Amino acid sequence: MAEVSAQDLISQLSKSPESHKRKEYLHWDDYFMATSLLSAKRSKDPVTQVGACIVDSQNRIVAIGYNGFPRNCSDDVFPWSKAKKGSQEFDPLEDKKMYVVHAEANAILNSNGMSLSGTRLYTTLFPCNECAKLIIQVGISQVLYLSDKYADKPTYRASKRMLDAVGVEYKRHIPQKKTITIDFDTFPEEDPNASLGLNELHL
Ligand SMILES: Nc1ccn([C@H]2C[C@H](O)[C@@H](COP(=O)(O)O)O2)c(=O)n1
Repeated sequence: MAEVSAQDLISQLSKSPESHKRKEYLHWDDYFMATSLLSAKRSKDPVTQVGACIVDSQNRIVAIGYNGFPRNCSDDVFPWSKAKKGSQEFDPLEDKKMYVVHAEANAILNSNGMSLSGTRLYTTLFPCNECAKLIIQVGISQVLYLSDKYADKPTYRASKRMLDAVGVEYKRHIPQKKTITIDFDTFPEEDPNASLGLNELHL
């Protein structure tokens, strides 16, 4: 068996993956957008699930939200459908847009009244005009979004008009990582001591 000098051992150890900074860590913008995407998973909207996350200048998440009905307005009672104009059974009161609180508005409301001045908002869908009003009023200074699928609609054009007028920056987030997998099975199910019965020992 070849002998390994102490010096060799030290240099080998210093080359092991555990001795270096991990390279696959999430960058801030991906991290916050992924947080918004995770939040969107809470939405009951069958068509579009939106998530939003507000972050302060020190990269601390100060609030998150997703689109849903106001508290205590039951998801099983209020409509998740869109009323079709022109159809015989058209009933504007049976349209989700009358009731849904948008993800961005929920995130702002979830901040519990703390100052949002100078914060960044990460949202999976570009904010509408109503949310743009709130964004401006609370002093959010930057909006990062993933999708702008309704860009041609007047409400989204009005939103950009307001954001442009007051200098709130907005930009599409281009993820550095294509996929982020969350697999609960990759984590140990239980405390390793449990299998040894050590948890039952009261020493
Ligand atoms: N920036 C946005 C835009 C829309 N939402 C919500 C409102 C609805 O629940 C849903 C859009 O439904 P669709 O018209 O695609 O059937 O997304 C939001 O939270 N934030």
